[in-house]
Amino acid sequence: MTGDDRSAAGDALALENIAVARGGAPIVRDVTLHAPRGAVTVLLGPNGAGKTTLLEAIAGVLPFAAGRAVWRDDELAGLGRVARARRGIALVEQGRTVFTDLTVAENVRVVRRDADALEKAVELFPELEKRLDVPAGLLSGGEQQMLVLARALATSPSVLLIDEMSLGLAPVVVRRLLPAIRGLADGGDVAVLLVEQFATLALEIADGAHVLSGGRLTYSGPARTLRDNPKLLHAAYLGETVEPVAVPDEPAAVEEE
Ligand SMILES: Nc1ncnc2c1ncn2[C@@H]1O[C@H](COP(=O)(O)OP(=O)(O)OP(=O)(O)O)[C@@H](O)[C@H]1O
Repeated sequence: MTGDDRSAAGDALALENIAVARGGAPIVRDVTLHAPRGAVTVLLGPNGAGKTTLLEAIAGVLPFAAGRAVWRDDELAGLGRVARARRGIALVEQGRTVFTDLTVAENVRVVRRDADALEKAVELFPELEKRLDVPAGLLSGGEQQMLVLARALATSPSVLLIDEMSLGLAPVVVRRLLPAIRGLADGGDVAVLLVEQFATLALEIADGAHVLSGGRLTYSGPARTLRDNPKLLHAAYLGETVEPVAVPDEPAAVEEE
């Protein structure tokens, strides 16, 4: 089943013509996108484009100014932040927010007491296993981000909104984290909407991609198209509306008789 089919079946977070304002100023305009369950949908764009603003509105931190957002049978506008969290909509906010004085295990247990929450965390990131009794403040930046993701996972999310988890991390660490996100989506239960500054790395693991520039979507389509055509990605970042058609990098070779 393609992402589009899943969306049509209602198995996607669906945003239709969403607008979001901050302090009365319009920041996000007319955003229509579907983030299917079992897929990674990446949201790219330059600084200040409105990516965080959009994720915060989906999570209920900010209200929608216009449009519809639907997850399963629920119109999100009618639900507060807590009600959305209860329905499995989880926001992993920018910046690593672990309880530095608590151990790794305690950080997970604060979210969920059952043993399998810790098991799942270690399954996702085996490197945490040796660190379970270490205060989280002593972990490296990359390990802290693993813990942040493990904690989000412990809430059994159905929609995972991840905002720039790679902030301040080296690309080599991001290369370790992104496949774990892919693995989560492959489990089939979670719709992942990922905001990421390492566009090229994110496009490697994403199914669908959207570029937000100046608060509007300038590209919506397969991640592969942007991965294969950096010029399209660049144009979309600069605010040019780009169609999701595959453009070959090289002209097709003409067969000689
Ligand atoms: N608390 C706030 N109050 C008013 N305006 C804000 C606030 N936070 C952000 N903005 C403005 O909203 C716009 C969009 O910001 P947002 O953080 O959503 O963009 P972004 O695409 O996530 O950028 P970045 O990649 O830098 O995090 C920017 O012009 C920013 O200055």
